[in-house]
Amino acid sequence: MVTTKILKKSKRIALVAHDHKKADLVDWVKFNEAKLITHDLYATGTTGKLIEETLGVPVKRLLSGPLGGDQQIGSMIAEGDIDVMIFFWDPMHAQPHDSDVKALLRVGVAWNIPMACDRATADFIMTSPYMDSEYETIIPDYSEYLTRPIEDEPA
Ligand SMILES: O=C(CO)COP(=O)(O)O
Repeated sequence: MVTTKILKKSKRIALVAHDHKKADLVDWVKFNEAKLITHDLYATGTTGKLIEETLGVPVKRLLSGPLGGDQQIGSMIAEGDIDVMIFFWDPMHAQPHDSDVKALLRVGVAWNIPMACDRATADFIMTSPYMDSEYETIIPDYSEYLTRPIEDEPA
């Protein structure tokens, strides 16, 4: 059986950018200001500060990415508390918290979250009619995984 849930008209959007991508994200945020301010915005610490300064609206700021912020957003995705993620990660510079970045991207896919990692995809997402209407999203079914037999399990 397919399980779905309705994403409300107003979405909970997580915004994240690595240092060399922050200017890009700020530029994109300015371009999309009118639409973005109709949604609830979340961000990792430093990205969130820049977005608040840019838009002049409150952003729910988590810890800075390398200090646990990526993991906090990942946890919110797993709990169903984030609807969309815009994550401009840096393909040209190694990150000290690479494992956290990878985990965040993985959990976004694991929970079927619309995710943009570059500006073009972010534009496609922002102009989707689903951004300002309700959307019935499929919650992936992990019941088989959760009920898998574990070898050497005590009888
Ligand atoms: O490192 C980040 C994402 O991996 C972003 O964190 P900041 O927004 O705190 O710079």
